[in-house]
Amino acid sequence: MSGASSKSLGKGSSPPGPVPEGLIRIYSMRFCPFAQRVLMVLKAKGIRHEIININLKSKPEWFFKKNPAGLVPVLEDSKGRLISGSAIICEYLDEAYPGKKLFPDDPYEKACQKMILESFSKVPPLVARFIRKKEDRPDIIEELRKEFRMLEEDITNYNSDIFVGDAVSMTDYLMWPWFQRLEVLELNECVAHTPKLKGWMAAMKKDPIVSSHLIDAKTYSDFLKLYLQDSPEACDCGL
Ligand SMILES: N[C@@H](CCC(=O)N[C@@H](CSCC(=O)c1ccc([N+](=O)[O-])cc1)C(=O)NCC(=O)O)C(=O)O
Repeated sequence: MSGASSKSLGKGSSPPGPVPEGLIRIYSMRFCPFAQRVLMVLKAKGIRHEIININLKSKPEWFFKKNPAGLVPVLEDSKGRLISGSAIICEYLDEAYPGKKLFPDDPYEKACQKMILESFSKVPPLVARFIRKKEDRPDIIEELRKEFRMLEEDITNYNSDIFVGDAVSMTDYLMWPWFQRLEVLELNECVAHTPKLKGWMAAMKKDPIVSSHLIDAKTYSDFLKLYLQDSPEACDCGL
């Protein structure tokens, strides 16, 4: 039942039991970029966890008790405490667990990383619109180019070390899942005029955690097709 590649639980499934002591549980979906953020942070920090995949096109009734909004990812701990929202979960994990710190300790540097994330925040909805609205694609591509130009400018202005430092940090992990999908969605062209972002993407691909979260282009495009048709088969695509 648990594991990154396990079949999803859907409507009519029995709710999972309590989370065993010393473990945390992530409610996830194999193709979800928000959940991928959390899984990369867990791996980077070496935190023991189990994964329960949720069928987002046929959600289990009990899942709404974990998150009334019905969205993944959700974190649950052995005390039954729940956290939703991928960036909130990632920051919690960074603060609550020892080991490598992914956000900088220095408050100003942390603020700079968060300003970059704020600047990035328009990208996920644009990518979602690109996937959904075939007819508006040229306009969306132009908007994405514009967002990437602004993001590149912010990275330069905030003099952030995320793109030139030797260690991958929180901001890198939080942004990566959408940049990873650019290739599969044939949107790579959008970073052609933003050399810092382009270089960063190439550097990120060499990170062992990033490269352990590969997306097979064919499986992902099969998933998207089924997801857009609201098919209950979408989330288990390729299993
Ligand atoms: N702030 C939240 C957002 C979480 C979120 O939205 N999760 C999606 C799962 S990701 C969905 C996904 O992989 C996808 C695939 C295709 C398309 N598209 O075609 O446009 C869009 C998204 C979801 O649960 N969704 C469940 C639901 O919406 O009921 C956070 O930071 O955690």
